[in-house]
Amino acid sequence: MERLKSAVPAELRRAVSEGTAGDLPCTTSRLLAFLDGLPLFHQVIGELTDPELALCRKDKGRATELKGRGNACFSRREFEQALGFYSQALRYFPISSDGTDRSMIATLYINRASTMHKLGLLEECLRDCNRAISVSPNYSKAWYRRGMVNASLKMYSSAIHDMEVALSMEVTSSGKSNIEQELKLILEKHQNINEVGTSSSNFMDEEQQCKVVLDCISTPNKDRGMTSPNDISPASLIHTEDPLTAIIMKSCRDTHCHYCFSEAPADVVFCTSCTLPIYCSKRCQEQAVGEISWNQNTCLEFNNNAVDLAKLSITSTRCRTSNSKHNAEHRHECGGAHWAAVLPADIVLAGRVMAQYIEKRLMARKGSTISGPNLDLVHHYDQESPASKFESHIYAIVLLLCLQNYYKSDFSWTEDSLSQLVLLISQIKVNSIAIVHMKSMDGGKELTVNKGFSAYSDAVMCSVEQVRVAQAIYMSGSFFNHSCRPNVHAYFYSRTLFLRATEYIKAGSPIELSYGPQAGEMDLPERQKSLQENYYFSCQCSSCSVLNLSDLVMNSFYCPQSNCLGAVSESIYHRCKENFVHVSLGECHVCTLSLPDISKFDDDMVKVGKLFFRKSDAILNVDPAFCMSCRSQLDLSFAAAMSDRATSKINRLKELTALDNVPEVLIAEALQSLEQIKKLRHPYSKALAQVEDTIAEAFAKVGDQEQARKHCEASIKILEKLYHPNHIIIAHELIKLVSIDLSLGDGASASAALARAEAIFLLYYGPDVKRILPYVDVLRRTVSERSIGSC
Ligand SMILES: C[S@@+](CC[C@H](N)C(=O)[O-])C[C@H]1O[C@@H](n2cnc3c(N)ncnc32)[C@H](O)[C@@H]1O
Repeated sequence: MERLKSAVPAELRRAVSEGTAGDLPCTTSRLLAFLDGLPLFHQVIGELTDPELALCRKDKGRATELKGRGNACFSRREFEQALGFYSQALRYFPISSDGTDRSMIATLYINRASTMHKLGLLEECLRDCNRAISVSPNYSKAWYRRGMVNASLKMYSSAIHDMEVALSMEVTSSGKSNIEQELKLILEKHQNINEVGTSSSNFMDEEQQCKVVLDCISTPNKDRGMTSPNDISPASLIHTEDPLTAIIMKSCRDTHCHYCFSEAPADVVFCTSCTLPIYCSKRCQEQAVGEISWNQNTCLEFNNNAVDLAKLSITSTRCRTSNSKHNAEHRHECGGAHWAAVLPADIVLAGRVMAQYIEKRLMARKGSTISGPNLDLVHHYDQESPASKFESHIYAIVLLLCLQNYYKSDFSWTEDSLSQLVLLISQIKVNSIAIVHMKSMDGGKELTVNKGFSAYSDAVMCSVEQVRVAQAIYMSGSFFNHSCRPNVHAYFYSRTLFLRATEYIKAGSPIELSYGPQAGEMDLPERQKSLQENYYFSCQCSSCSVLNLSDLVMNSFYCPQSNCLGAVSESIYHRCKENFVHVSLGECHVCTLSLPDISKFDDDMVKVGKLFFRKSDAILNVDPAFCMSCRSQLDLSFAAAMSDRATSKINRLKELTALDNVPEVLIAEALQSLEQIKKLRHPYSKALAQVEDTIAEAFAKVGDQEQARKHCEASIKILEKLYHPNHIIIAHELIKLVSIDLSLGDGASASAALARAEAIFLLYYGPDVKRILPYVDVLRRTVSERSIGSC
C-alpha cells in the first residue's frame, strides 16, 4: 500500500489531501483515473483478491505434514503440542465439494479428539467425535472414541451404544477384541453406577428487558444526543444492541472466536474456504459465513442428529446463500482472497457494511448500481488530517475493487459510490466502538482467581484483565455522546452491547458514556487531546468545565515544603476576575474551567489549590513548577527525571510479577523507589497509586499478605481521591483486597470489602455481574465459608 501511495504525483496527492467533503466526487474520480492507469495498482488488487496468491489459502500438503507432526508428538505423549498440530492441520486441509477427502478429515478430528481425551477436555473431545462421525459414519474409530469419552462422562448407555456400533464396523480381529474389552468394562461400570447427565456448561441467558424509554434529541453543541423522558434509577439496564457489523482485533485472531469474540475452545472449528477465521462452534461459523450450501451428491447416510454437523464439513468452495436471515460478515471476504486479513480494521468494517448493503439491494432486486449505504452517522471528514484523507481515498478505491471482484456482474458502481465509501470510512472512525471482554468471562474462574506463588503459600490474588477483542458499529449506540464523568457504563457479552445507568439520571438529562478518556484515568490536557484527535471535539462535560481535585493532583508533583499538600503541575493555571481558570500546557491553551461552588468543595481541594480559593486573589497565575497552595518552586525537570527512573524499576517488578517470578531483592528495591516517588509525586497522584498496587501484587505473590494488604489499602486510598467513591476501578481494587484478607484469614475484613465491591459492581453490571465477573460469586462463597468456619 505504501508503494501505491508514493506513486501518486504530488499535485494529485495535494488535491486529494486538502479537499473537503464537497470535493469528494472530483478527488475520488481523479485518483481512480490515475490508479486505473497504473500497473502497480492492478498488481496490488490482484494480490489481494486472487485465491492462488492468498496467504490464507488451504494447502493439502501442509495439512498432511502438520498431521504427521501431530502424530509424532502424540506418540511421545506431548499432547499439548499434538493438539496444536492437529488443529493446524484441520485449518489447512481443503474441503472438496465431492467429499473425496472425508476419511482424512474424519481421521484428523479423531486424532484431535483422542488428544483432548488425554488432556481431560471431555466435552471438546465429544464434539470432535460427533464431527468425525458426521463426516464418515462408517469410521469405527470415531464410534469407539465417542464410546470412550461418553464413558468418561459417565454417559454409559450412550457409551455402550457407541461401542456396539464400533464393534459392528471394525474389520480387524485385534481391533474387535480391543473394543470388546472396553465394552465389557463399561457394562460393568454401568451396572454399578447411576448414570448422570452431561455437565452442560451452557449459560442460560437471562431474559433482559430494557424498560427505559430513550429519546434521541438535538443538543446545542453536540449534535444529537440521548436522553429519557423518565427518571432512571441507578443500575437500570437502559439499552442492549447487536452490532451492524464487527471485526476481530488482529491480536485476537488466533485465540478468539471471530464471531462471538469469546476465547476459542480447544476443539475450534475453521472456515471451510480459507485459513483465516476460527470459530468456537458451528453456530458461530454459520453466523459468520451464512448457512453453508453443500452438494446433495455428497450426502452421506447417517443418523438424524449428525446431519447438521455434516453440513459443516462438506461444502462447496463458495459459501453463498440468498436467504440467510442474518448478516454473514465473512462470506464475501472468503474463498481464498486475503484482503480482509491485510487491510486495517476500519476499512474491513467499511467493506462489511458495504457488502451488507449490496446484498440487501440484490435481494430486494433494486438494481445493481450501488451508491453507498449512507448511514445516518456523523463524520468529521473536513477536520481530518491531510494524510488521513489521502489514505481513505486509496483504501476506498482498493476496497471497492475487492468487493467488485467478489460480486462481479451483480454489482456495478458509480463515482458517487466512491465518495460515499470515503465518508463511510470517516463515519466509522468516530462511531465504531471497541468491544472489550473481561478475561475471566472467557477463561472461567481459574484465569481470574490466580493462584499465587505455590512455593510460598496458597495465596490468591484476584485481578481482572480487560481484553479489547473487536471493533464494531452499533447504530443506536452511536447516538450516545461522551462525558469524562459518564452516567452510563458500557459492557459486552459476546458481541452484544449493554448500557447500564451507574447513577440516578433525572428525566431530560443527557445520558452519556465514556469514549475512553475519563476523569481519574487521564488528566485534563490528556483527555482534551485524545478527544480532539480521535473525535474532533473539545469536551465541556462536568469534569472538563469545573476545577476538580483529580485533575489538579493526578500528574502533579509534591510541594517541596514539608506539610504543604499543594500540588505542583506542568500546566499554567490562570484565574481571572470572573472566577474562571484558564489552563494552558506549554504554549497551548487547553481549556477554561469555572471554580467549583465554594460551599461544596472539600478540604483536600482547598489544601491543594489554596491560592485559587482566596477571595482577595481575584487575578492570579500559578505557573508550572510553582505550588498551587504556597507558591514554593520546584525543579520540575529534575523531579520528573528522578520520578521516571524510580518508576522504571517498579515497572520491571510488575513485569516479573506477571510472569510469577518475583525476586525478593527486586521488592526491596521497589520499596526504596516507592520512598523516592513519595518525596517527588503528590500523595494523591496516579503514579503513586500504581506503584502501591504493583508492590501489593508482588507481596501477595511471595506470600507476605500483611505487606500486600498495607500497600493495597494505600492504593485504594489514592484512587478514592482520583475517582468518585463508586467508581468501578475502586471495586476491582477492593476485590484484590478481599483475596488478600482471605489469605490472612481475616473473614470480617474480607466480607466488608466484598460487600462494598459488590455494591459498586451492581451499579455497573446489575445481575449480569454473574456472567461478566464469575469470580465474584466464587469469592462470595469462599468468604461465607470462612465466616461460617470462624463462627
Ligand atoms: C458517536 S458520535 C455521538 C453522536 C453524535 N452527537 C451524533 O449527532 O450522531 C460522536 C460525535 O459526537 C460528538 N460528541 C460526542 N460527545 C461530545 C461532547 N461531549 N461534546 C461535544 N461533541 C460531542 C462529536 O462530534 C463526536 O465526534
